[in-house]
Amino acid sequence: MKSALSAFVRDSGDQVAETGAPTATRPIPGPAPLSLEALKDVSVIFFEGLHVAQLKFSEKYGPVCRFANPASLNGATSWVFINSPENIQHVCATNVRNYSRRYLPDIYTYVTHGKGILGSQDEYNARHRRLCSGPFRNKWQLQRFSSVVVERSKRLVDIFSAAAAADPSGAFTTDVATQTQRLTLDVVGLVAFSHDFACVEQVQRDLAGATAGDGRSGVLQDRVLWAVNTFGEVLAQVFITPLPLLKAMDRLGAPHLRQLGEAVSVMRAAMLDVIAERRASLAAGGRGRDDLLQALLTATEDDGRGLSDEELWEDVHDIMGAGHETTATTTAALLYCISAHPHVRQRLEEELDAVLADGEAPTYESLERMPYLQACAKEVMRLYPAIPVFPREAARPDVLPTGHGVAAGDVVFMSSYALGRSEAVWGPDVLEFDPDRFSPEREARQHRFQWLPFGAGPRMCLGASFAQMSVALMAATLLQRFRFTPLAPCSPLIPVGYDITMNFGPSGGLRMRVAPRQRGQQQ
Ligand code: HEM
Repeated sequence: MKSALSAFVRDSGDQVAETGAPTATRPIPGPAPLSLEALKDVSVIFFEGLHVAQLKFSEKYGPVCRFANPASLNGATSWVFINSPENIQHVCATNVRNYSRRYLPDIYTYVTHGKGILGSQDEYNARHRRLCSGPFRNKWQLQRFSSVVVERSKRLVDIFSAAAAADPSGAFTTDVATQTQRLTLDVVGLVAFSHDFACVEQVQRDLAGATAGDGRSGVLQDRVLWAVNTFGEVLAQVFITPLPLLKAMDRLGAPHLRQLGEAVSVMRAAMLDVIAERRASLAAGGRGRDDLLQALLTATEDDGRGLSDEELWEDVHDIMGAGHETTATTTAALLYCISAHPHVRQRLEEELDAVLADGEAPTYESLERMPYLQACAKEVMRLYPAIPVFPREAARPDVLPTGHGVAAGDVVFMSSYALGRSEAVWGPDVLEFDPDRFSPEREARQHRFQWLPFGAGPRMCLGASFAQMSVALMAATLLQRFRFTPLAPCSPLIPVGYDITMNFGPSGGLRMRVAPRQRGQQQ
């Protein structure tokens, strides 16, 4: 039977099939090593980001281009940028064995010691994925998690309703990106280890003009919250800085490595306490919880091996890190795009009102009856994928379907952002927000590897189904009760930037006016 989310997730994951590679070889275009052209091109990466660079490179050189790396920086022979569904299919599915390793920045390997899900490779990664992905694929577990998402979203609705009622105009203005961050951190804490960060409560204080604490109190909730935020912020600042430079900066007093170390030890200590408590409770015959930690504590492989405490905290931490900002920014972008396109909003409100009775909350099952909402979410992720690039390392020489040769040691960059904004793939109206691109008929004509906000292959996002369900449920719960209006001037495209995940530029948010809406309300 098709699950409620089967319409969301495309079959681009975990395939390991090897077929004969094409033999014809063409040189890959790109600037001459150390030339002025190469310098100009590479400066785009530094000034505009890897995601924009990849799009510009594909417009300039075509679907494949190569940058030689004469100094073999980070051990790579060359950087190869590919931007066509056919070549991506080759790398992520057809000849995936040659590209099974994710290329990781120095700092990430340094901080994770090659452990956890995100920072590991090969068998270690495969084993941890096997154990951790279960709860995010299992329908029963997803249904349980969906109640957490809706319960938290309804709490946010209550706080928004109170803020609107308290304002003489009947509406209020807020940074929706910050509020969705709080919502998803609560959800991910509850789903991962039944821990309530109660960040949504901060929304109430925020709208009443109170400031947040610095999070350094002794309370577990505050310590972990401080550590999660510090870890993400500092890592983002130094993500592409080579490690030797960072170590030299550290000796000169730069705070990054020290702050990262402090955040990791706070998270580790807090999580190890939670794990010890949970093991003790289980040993004493306690009932246990329906969360990821519980699933991992009891999960074993065929050989009876389970995860050690160290492995457990690293995996739970990675899932929280990978899951919270990504889901939050996607939801905020979705609310913005829907609100900036009144005809889309009208259709979506009609769908919500037709599927949900007055006061009825959306559920895992009811999402299946909201194809337009699903199409809107997909269209947002085409234009604004929360993680824009997914790189792999080539183990051996290979030939891409376009006939271009890849060398052993090349880093192959694929980008959901560049792919989603490729005119060659989506047509001349590529920058228009048009959810009808994902109508069943039009979607059926698309290449399986042309919409990849969750990456593809054995390192594909393991929370993809959960993430899509969460984004849709949060948006449905909020849009059922409110109309969001972007503040003028409202640009059709959101200016996004990326550190590790998407952000909304220097202004740091997506400010919108929030007003209660009635069922059946016209534009
Ligand atoms: C809209 C939200 C999300 C987006 C757009 C997203 C996207 C991605 C992408 C692009 C990758 C890299 C894939 C690749 O290299 O092929 C990734 C990895 C990952 N994601 Fe997500 N993600 C989201 C939410 C989540 C959630 C909610 C969770 C957990 C519940 C999660 C857990 C992970 C993990 C653990 C990895 C690392 C997998 C590995 O290294 O093997 N993600 N995600």
